[in-house]
Amino acid sequence: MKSYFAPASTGNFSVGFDLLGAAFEAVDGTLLGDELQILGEADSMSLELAGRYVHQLPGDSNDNLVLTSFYAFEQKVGRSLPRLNLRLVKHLPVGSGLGSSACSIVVACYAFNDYFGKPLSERELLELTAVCEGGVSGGVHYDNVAPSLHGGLQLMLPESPLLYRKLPWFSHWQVVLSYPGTVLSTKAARAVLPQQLTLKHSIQFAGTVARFVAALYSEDETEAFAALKDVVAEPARTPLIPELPAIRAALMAQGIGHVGISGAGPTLFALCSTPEQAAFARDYLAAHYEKNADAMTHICQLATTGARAL
Ligand SMILES: Nc1ncnc2c1ncn2[C@@H]1O[C@H](COP(=O)(O)OP(=O)(O)OP(=O)(O)O)[C@@H](O)[C@H]1O
Ligand SMILES: N[C@@H](CCO)C(=O)O
Repeated sequence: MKSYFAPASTGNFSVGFDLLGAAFEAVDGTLLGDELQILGEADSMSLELAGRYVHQLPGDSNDNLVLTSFYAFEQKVGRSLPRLNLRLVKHLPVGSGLGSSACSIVVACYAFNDYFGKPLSERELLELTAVCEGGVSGGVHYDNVAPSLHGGLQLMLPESPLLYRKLPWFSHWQVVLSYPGTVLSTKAARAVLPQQLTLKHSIQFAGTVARFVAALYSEDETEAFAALKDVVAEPARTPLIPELPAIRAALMAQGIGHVGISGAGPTLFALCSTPEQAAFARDYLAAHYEKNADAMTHICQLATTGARAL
């Protein structure tokens, strides 16, 4: 048996709609990501399901992204591949803003590529995961698949042959991720977005993302926090997450640098400079944002490694 893992990710990172994304791991060792096991070869494909969030997956395994990713992988490779017995351990909630669909797609495509002797280049693998993700989320975007595949904080470069670049990160930063236990589909959260930005908004968007990236390279933490504003998605999505303004006010009153929507939501993230702030944010979010038994809140650090064999 071979086992593979890919980490959770926060798309947008507030300031970079569809252009920035970061992979995270829980500091207490809880597995925040999906695991795929290749149990062996068989006459036809089969998929067993397990894990905390297995009940949120489609009832029919044929609709599972792991299997659709297999057929997309086979098509991209361009030859018929042996069928596999697979087991997905679903540690990430679906429709959560934690890059759950991207995570399953990434762990699956990474695993197939590794198992079959790397027929796809790194670039082809990333492109395949983005196309698979675009099929479920209502638009091709790389800001979950790139960090889940490669780890770190990633800036997408759609106009460049590089496709993405890993950005610097403050090593003392911790991020508290809080999932309330309710589902918000990425498709639905993309449907409310403005179809056009005014000139003023376009300049603001370019200005804030450039300011954030420049601050990271300049190691200027104050500037980095000041730049973290979402002028594209948050205004349209706040009605879907009405708790955000009050939670942000409460956490920022404690000196916490930023609170934003993780990906398309409903998960929120709090960016903290000290372990004390992170502990406060965790306790506050667990008490004020968790809504049911599916909810979870974790203190996280940047996951510097992405998809991998376990
Ligand atoms: N293995 C899988 N993991 C997650 N979603 C899956 C999987 N297989 C099928 N799906 C379906 O894909 C869709 C994923 O929805 P969506 O993209 O909104 O979730 P998400 O990835 O958690 O969101 P986000 O990108 O905001 O984190 C759902 O309809 C879900 O049923
Ligand atoms: N950039 C995507 C991320 C989805 O997790 C969005 O905000 O729709």
